Amino acid sequence: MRITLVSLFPEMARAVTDFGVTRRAVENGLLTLDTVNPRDFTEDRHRTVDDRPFGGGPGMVMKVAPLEKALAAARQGNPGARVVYLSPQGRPLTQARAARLAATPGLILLAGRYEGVDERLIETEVDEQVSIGDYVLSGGELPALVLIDAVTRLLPGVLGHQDSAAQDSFSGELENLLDCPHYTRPETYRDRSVPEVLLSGDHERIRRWRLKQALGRTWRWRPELLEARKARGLSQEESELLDEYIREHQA
Ligand SMILES: CN1CCN(C(=O)c2nonc2N)CC1
Repeated sequence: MRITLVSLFPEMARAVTDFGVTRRAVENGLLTLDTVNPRDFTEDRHRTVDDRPFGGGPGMVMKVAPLEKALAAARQGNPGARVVYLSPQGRPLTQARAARLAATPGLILLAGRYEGVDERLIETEVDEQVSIGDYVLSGGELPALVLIDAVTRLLPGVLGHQDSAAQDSFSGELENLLDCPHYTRPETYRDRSVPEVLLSGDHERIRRWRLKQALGRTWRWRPELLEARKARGLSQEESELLDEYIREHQA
């Protein structure tokens, strides 16, 4: 998959290309991440990309012309790509949305700075807006990097069988549930032992325990996610495991 990051700070892409799972995806040719800097498409000697907002008020607004030219260059290198603008006005990034974006042939991620980009650029060039949460950041680069990470993990071949995305929170059997607890050696740490079931070697018992923990933790800490999952219907097993957890943890 080819992703093009349009940003005034293209070096920030190193957070994806130089570390971990996403670095391996790039090395294995599963992900290509290009960058385009709107400042390279300015025509004045100050390489101006922003200007004061019409109507007054604080801050600056990114000018249309450099962005339009940068996006044209991005499209040339990533034909047919979907243009996504990272913004608090966007629809929330969810696992389902990441999966849908992972299925597109390519993405062009527009990372704004200052107060944002001229609305006319959004109207004429942007296919969809995505938000990573209801808070205000200094720019769209970190949201873009979050999106790239979430999408890349879902590309075929990126995750080995041992850390399959299907066992992540919000995926597969644990779809839209919080993750179960994880443990590794030593078996006892400061008198706290690993749950016996995880040492049993009984994979069916372990699967049920993990599903029960995921359901129960979602009930405790993100009830709205559980309600959404219930609306899609819990299996008989899931209902029984959740009831068991609630009985064990009711105050
Ligand atoms: C102009 N710039 C303002 C700050 N910004 C965000 O706060 C943001 N983006 O995606 N989710 C978010 N939250 C990106 C765009």
